[in-house]
Amino acid sequence: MDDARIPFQRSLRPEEPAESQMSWQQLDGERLSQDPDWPASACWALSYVKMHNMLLQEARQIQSEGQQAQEEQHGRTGLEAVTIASSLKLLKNEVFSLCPMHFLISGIVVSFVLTTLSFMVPWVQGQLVDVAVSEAAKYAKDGPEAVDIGAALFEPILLLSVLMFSSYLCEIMVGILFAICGHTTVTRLRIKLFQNLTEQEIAFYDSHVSGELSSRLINDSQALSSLTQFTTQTVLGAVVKFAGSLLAMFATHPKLALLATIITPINMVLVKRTGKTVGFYGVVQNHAMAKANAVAVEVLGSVRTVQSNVGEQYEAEFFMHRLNRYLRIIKATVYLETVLRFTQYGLSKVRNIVVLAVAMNQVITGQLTIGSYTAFAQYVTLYEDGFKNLADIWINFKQTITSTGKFIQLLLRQPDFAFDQGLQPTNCLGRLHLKDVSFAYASRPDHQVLSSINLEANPGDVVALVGESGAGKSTLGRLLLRHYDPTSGHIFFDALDYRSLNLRWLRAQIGFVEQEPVLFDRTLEENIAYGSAKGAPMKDIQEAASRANAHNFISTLQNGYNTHPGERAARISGGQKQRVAIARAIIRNPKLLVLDEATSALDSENEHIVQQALDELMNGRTTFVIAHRLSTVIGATKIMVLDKGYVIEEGSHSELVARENSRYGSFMKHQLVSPLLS
Ligand SMILES: Nc1ncnc2c1ncn2[C@@H]1O[C@H](COP(=O)(O)OP(=O)(O)OP(=O)(O)O)[C@@H](O)[C@H]1O
Repeated sequence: MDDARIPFQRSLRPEEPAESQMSWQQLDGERLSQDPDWPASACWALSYVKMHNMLLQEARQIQSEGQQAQEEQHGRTGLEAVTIASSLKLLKNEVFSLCPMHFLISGIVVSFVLTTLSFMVPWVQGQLVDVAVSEAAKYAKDGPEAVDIGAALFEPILLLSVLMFSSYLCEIMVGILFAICGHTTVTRLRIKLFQNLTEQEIAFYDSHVSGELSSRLINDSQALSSLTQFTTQTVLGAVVKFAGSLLAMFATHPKLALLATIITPINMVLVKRTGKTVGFYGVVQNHAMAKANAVAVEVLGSVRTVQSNVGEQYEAEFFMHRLNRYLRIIKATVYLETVLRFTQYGLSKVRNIVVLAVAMNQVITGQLTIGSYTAFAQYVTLYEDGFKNLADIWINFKQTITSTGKFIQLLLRQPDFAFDQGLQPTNCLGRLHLKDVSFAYASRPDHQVLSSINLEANPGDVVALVGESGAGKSTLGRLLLRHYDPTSGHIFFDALDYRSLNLRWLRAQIGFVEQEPVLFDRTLEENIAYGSAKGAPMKDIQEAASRANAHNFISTLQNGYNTHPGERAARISGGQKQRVAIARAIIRNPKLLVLDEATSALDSENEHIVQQALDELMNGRTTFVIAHRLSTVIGATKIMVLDKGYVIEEGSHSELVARENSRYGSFMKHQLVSPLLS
């Protein structure tokens, strides 16, 4: 459903307390009945049918959108829509290859033993009943002296006890072994997906929200865990139980066996249909959870903005709306599964009565012993158990495979840029050459952001890029970091084409300092060492911090280098954050520096301190500065003025100001009024 259909969007007024706006009752019930998708009908069945149709439609839409997006954006091979066949292949190649094999094999062996034991128990019980019946007849005829009850019962009871105790132990072991299998597999799957997500090209993140991806990572994979755990644990036992008990029933009494299995085809049709429908529900369910998670992650990550704009109640309702969709789908699934269970339960009760009546007739006419009937009745229970397990596995399998399609696609997605291929030159000078570089973002292919950019820069050169907002300055910086490839033209690094170089190697040669640098909520020591691929000793970290003018302020913090700066470095100032980011760039000793408006957000005192740190960093390297303050570009070797993606002027500061009517000159005049160009 479209967000535009939120019935209560912005309905809250800040002065009204939250309690007067929504209660748990509303959250859970009233809101649903007010929702046009869940009419307040007296007949829940009608509401359910409406809901069912809506969910099927939505599931198909989500699936076709996913498929279309894949085909359009990537044209990748091997990423066709997830079918049962491709999913089975995935299960085989990915999921089961991640299973701890020794636990899996032990589990299979123990569950085989368990199944064998479960067949022996009814047989021994039947024997015991027949012994008891025959001893009872002797007792009635010849009196107590003719019967040694203890001797007659000892052997079968001992055997039964051993069998029962062994199956009890096996059951416990099977549970533990398969639980370990399931949890280990899902943990490995999550790690694999996480790694795969971190390696996707930046363009992928232009069209995916991080909250949605984290939901796929955590919630969708949970379903695969229960699938591996549940399926491996029960599938073997269920097949053996189902087939074995069928054989045993027919061997004991073919006519009764036929009667007992007469409802099986109806049950099979019911299970098949339910499995398919629950699968579609699962698609919408995971999608709804991902959307709800996206709201939670975004809002909690921007809670300062939310509170500054008095948006708490609105966000709570927005989240409630998204989560309620999830709840409704769960309810629809529960309704459907309940209908299935009731139908199956009812049919089996009728069948049991008919079988009992016919069996008693056979006992009376001497065609069946009571012992054989006891065994037969237990085989019917085993058969039912086996069928129920197989049905549950099928429904679970269909639901998981259909609903985790997105997870599977993400897991198998190959990034556009391979990380581990390409050249890794041993010597790197840092010479940069851009030849006729043009670029448009994939999401807006008709909007040319950069056009025919040419540039040559050598170590020690500082190239400054100036231009109005939206001119394409940051985009050029992103091309230098190889977040995107030019749509035409080439970038050469030490005369080697960017595309031919190993991506990890290339990025290790580049230091990047952003306007709003991101620090992780790990210690400052770890944040600085983050720039060094192999980790760095404390001595180097402190030296980098000193050169970045960060050591003094870090030393005054209570925990020094062990200080956690908080999420988004909220516990330190903007200038301090910049200096830690510069230290992080210094420690990697980059050959090429990309500075994106690194000082523009700072006051003049902080700017001075950070600029000193930057001068230290730029020394002897090829530097590319995206600048808004002209003070930072005056000393540049070359200044390029960008306008709508074209370089309209280039030269040194003195050359450009000397030109008549130059755009740079007008920027300079403008800056007398405002310190910022854009
Ligand atoms: N990820 C993206 N997807 C699509 N278009 C984008 C993307 N990022 C930027 N753009 C567009 O590309 C153009 C250039 O943006 P860019 O951020 O490079 O400009 P800029 O010169 O750095 O601007 P500013 O000085 O305001 O940061 C703008 O029209 C912008 O809307």
